[in-house]
Amino acid sequence: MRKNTHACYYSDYLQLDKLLGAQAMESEKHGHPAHDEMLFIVTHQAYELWFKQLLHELRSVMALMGDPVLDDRALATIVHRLKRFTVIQKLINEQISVLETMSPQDFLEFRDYLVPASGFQSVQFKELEIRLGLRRSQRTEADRQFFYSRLNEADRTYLLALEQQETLTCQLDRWLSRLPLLKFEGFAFWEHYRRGAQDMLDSDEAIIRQTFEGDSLTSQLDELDGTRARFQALFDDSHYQRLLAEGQLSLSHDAMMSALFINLYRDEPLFQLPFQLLTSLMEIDELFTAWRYRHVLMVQRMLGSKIGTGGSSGSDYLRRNTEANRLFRDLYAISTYLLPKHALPVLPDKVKKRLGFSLGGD
Ligand code: HEM
Ligand SMILES: N[C@@H](CC(=O)c1ccccc1NC=O)C(=O)O
Repeated sequence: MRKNTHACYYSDYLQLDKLLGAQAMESEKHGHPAHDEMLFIVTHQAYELWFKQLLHELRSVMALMGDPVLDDRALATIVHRLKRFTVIQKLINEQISVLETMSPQDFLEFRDYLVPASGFQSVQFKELEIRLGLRRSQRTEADRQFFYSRLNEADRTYLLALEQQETLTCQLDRWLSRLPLLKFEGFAFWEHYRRGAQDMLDSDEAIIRQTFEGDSLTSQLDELDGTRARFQALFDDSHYQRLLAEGQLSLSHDAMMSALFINLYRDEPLFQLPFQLLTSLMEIDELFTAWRYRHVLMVQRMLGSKIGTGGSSGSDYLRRNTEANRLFRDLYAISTYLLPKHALPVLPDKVKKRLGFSLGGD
């Protein structure tokens, strides 16, 4: 590091003149200052600053994930930064409580001045969605329309270009697909696993038959058939491809099998970091979804069934987006395919050795 030659001063370093001079209240401009508009502006600005930090972490993670040979040190950095990402998410989810100290009536003191601005013009929020892997085809019709009609030309062009770039979900798929986990010479892992799965489903069926009768029995057995079919897709590529085409899954078949393998044998030393990576991504999705739900509840409290300043139906629109805009759905699907540890095929010593560390020597 080069020696510091000029005295660094707190407010210059943080450019506080710009930061603290950027709270211009619309209500004041209109000659009717509304006390709570300051809270509204500061809360949104704090969100945008944290979005900036989240994007900083995400871009750096994606620069590392894009490497065709990802070594364990890079993986450790990725996991560390994604962990930080989730801690920030928890913090900003809690910020909603602060804004909720504004009463719905006090909001009305300045709300009309904001039309037609709205949160869906937050480019950083959309950028996070897109980079993480939210596809345009997945968005609700209304979300898709507003995306194009409510943004200015520069923002729209920026986000459209971003949609053409690689996403974290694509990178995850490529990384999982190239892991050499599925090829063990002389060890038919998936054959063993398939038998284990069969035994588990047969045992589930026996329990259902013992416990239920009549219509309940029929509907429980139907549900179980659905689960059997989902297992079938794991072993039958054309079935799997059909689910992909229908949009029920988005991870490629190889990637799904690797992710499953990591989850099944997450105690193996070599899988510690890959397992943490998959877990962090699920947590990111959960925390995003939790924010969306909190936001919907706040919107209901503030607006009842009024339409939004941006022209959407308000809380109904946001509730629909909450379920549509899930990010790593397939990682949750893995839980369908988990078997208890005792039912798993025992890995041959040769494979176990490859998956272990040998700090204590061989
Ligand atoms: C009084 C508090 C708030 C109310 C009543 C509110 C209301 C709304 C409404 C009604 C929408 C739908 C678009 C529209 O028609 O206007 C929306 C979208 C959105 N708001 Fe808020 N909002 C509030 C606070 C916040 C805060 C603090 C943030 C943080 C950045 C935020 C971020 C967003 C985002 C990102 C969207 C787009 C979501 C999507 O399209 O899926 N909102 N908000
Ligand atoms: N859409 C909100 C207004 C609102 O919350 C808002 C307005 C301008 C800039 C950001 C906003 N925050 C989130 O949507 C409403 O309909 O009341």
